[in-house]
Amino acid sequence: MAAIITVEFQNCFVFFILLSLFSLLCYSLFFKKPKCSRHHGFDLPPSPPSLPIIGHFHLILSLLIHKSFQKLSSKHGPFLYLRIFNVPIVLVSSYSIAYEIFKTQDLNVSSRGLPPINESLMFGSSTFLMAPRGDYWKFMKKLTVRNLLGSHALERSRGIRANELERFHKNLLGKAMKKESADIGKEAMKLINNIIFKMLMGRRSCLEEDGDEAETERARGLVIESVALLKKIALGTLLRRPLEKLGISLFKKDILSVFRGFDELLERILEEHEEKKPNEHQGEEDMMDVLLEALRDENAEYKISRNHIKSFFIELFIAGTDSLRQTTQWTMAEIISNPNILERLREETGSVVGKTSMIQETDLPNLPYLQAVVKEVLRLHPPAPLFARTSLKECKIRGFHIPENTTFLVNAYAVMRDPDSWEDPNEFKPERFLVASSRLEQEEEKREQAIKYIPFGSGRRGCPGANLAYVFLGTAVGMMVQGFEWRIKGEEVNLEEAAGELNLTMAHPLECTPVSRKRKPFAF
Ligand code: HEM
Repeated sequence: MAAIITVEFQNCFVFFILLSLFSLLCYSLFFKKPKCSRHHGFDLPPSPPSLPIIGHFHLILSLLIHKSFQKLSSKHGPFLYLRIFNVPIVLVSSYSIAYEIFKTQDLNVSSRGLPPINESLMFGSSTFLMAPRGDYWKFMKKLTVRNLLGSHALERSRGIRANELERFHKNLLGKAMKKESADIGKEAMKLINNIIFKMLMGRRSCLEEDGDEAETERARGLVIESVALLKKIALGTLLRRPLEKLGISLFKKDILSVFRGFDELLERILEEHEEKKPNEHQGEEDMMDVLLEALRDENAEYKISRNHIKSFFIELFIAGTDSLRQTTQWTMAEIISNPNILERLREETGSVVGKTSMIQETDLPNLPYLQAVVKEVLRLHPPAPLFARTSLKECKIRGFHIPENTTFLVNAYAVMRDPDSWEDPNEFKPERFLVASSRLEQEEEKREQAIKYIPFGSGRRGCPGANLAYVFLGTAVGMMVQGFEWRIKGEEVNLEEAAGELNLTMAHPLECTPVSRKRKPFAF
């Protein structure tokens, strides 16, 4: 059996660059216009010119992949067949094709392919995020909706988020008094981390309440390290099949080192929970209690393991934290750059919430403009600009043949800036999300948006955290707008995107100084 070779990022990167240069050389010497690609006699979707050996690999080395892919599709079409070495990928960049895939092939594309490394707790064999749509995924999805992210579960955990928002507000007031600047992304990350920790593990396990700030920081550090690994994880996932045959395991060392840190932390928290006496749970069961109960239950629909619980927690942290950190930052950046929008938001919150109370989740349905601003930010700056699915079996889309095990890469960034479906697609215009007047128009608009608005993906594997994301963003942004003026350094906010990240990140973190707008503190 071939020995497993662990490849580190630097070595791997140099190797790929050399291979790309070699391929470019071959390309310039021998390249002929490709014929329309075929697979077992069937037509594949159109394919842009590729390089020998590596195929279209050089395209994913781009520093802003979603933008390079957007350019590629405006030149060659919205439905493209790419090949990374011998791994087939179908790139989808228009809403009508994305809609057709999720409508006619949702079951077939309800998996994400093999996770990069089995041994890791993070995206390994006990993964939830990358689990095939089988019994384990269905069991966990049901528990997640019922106990954590569904609308009833969110109503039950409202108090947790209100307390954390109050602490967040006090923290900003402290900064305002000291005339200290705040890194909006970092502050938002603390808030969402504390909220997710408490929703998952309950008050008693919240490390900050135990006075253990160092451990909270450690958890936050691990999330940051994991997010930095996402590009490697994506590459490892894509290339797992061909490289496994050669005994190569990409980025194993990096991934395992972060996972060990999480493992230690979660094992300690799990033990703490297990030591609790049964009557201590009553009335305030958290997600960890629910999962421990499932672990002990001999008759559970699915027999989960300790590693399943740990993987689930790690992946939820990663999925929830960075996306909300980035979106909060982009939202404040857009609001600060558009004084008219800021003014309109203040008028709306002032008339609905009043001047003395702080915004609450129950106010959100009465704040349509605030909701429209959040939606427009997610359209222009989706934190996950690309998401992937894998076909379980071969299928036909738009008359083209799609072989089994093909990765569908949906470019949500391109879909939501498609000039065929959005007017002035690159402009920040929250009004486009204000609900139309008549009921019929409302229904029509809802249907249309469900097709072309996909920051949370679509179908069965669509994001289960969307409701939490909307209430988090609505209240956090609402409070920052209501309670503070924001002073930036320099003339204007720089809205450039960071290069080399898989998530859509601001190149220059938003740093600004809060100035309190209130003489008296908010009433809670
Ligand atoms: C602005 C915030 C967020 C955005 C834009 C976002 C976006 C996404 C996207 C695009 C996907 C892939 C969907 C697909 O394949 O169709 C996804 C999956 C997922 N997200 Fe989110 N997400 C956000 C927040 C959250 C939060 C707060 C949580 C939970 C705490 C979360 C948990 C997950 C999970 C568990 C999955 C995998 C679902 C599955 O495979 O069944 N996300 N998210």
